[in-house]
Amino acid sequence: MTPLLAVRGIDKSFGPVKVLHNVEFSAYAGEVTALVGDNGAGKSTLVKCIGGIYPIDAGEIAFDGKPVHIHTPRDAGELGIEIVYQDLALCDNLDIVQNMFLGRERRNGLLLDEDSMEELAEKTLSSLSVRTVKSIRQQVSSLSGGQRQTVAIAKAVLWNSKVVILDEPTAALGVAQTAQVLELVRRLADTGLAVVLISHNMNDVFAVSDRIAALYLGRMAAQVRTSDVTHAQVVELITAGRSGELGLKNGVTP
Ligand SMILES: Nc1ncnc2c1ncn2[C@@H]1O[C@H](COP(=O)(O)OP(=O)(O)OP(=O)(O)O)[C@@H](O)[C@H]1O
Repeated sequence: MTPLLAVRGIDKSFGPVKVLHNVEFSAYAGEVTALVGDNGAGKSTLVKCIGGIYPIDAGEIAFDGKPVHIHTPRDAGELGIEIVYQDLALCDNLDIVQNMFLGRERRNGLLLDEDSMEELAEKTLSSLSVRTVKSIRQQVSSLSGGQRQTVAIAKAVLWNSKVVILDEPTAALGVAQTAQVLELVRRLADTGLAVVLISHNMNDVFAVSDRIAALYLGRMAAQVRTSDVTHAQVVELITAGRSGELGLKNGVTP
């Protein structure tokens, strides 16, 4: 199967410090790929390279099998790559519709086309089976952490995105809200998107991912199918960069 997004041989340094070393990483349509690694392993840096925030020093990114050049977040957006960052970048003083269309408002002549934005926001939320918000005209400040995460994810998929990268979407959530967001993550993949889930939480990773990519000190230690590994092996990959029992071939389960 050709990956929708394939990163090959990426190097990235900040001044004299090399943070990513020859990193390979793939994400597949219809699947959740968990990107795991200890603090400072390079997960955010890799994602920011894919999202056009940091230029890469070497290597290439292929989208749908073709090499692409991503120099800005706009380039990434045009390909259909959306990143939902941990801070979510939602405006508290605006309502759900306003947040979902922020910076990309629909207009009808000089006026904002509120009806069509409302309709599309509603359609997107219901296509994701999001029923937790009372009204899409509710201010984001009145939403719970899980609902905010949901809105941020819906905002990312509103733009015909094909790859959605979620940075620790459950980090600040309680048990019930975590379950809700994980369900949404699964549904995104089931609709055909390639979903990348950055997570430190092994339970989340095993609950929802099809594949796991483990970064260790800026190198890709392994990319494996979730069904081929145990919690303990993944912890070993995260903390030691290898797992003796896996029998990996160039970091990939044969
Ligand atoms: N803008 C920057 N300038 C210099 N060094 C940076 C910069 N951004 C990240 N780094 C360094 O790169 C390394 C990888 O950081 P990164 O944030 O990508 O890791 P991470 O895996 O996302 O960690 P965490 O789980 O803590 O978010 C760290 O050593 C960090 O200090």
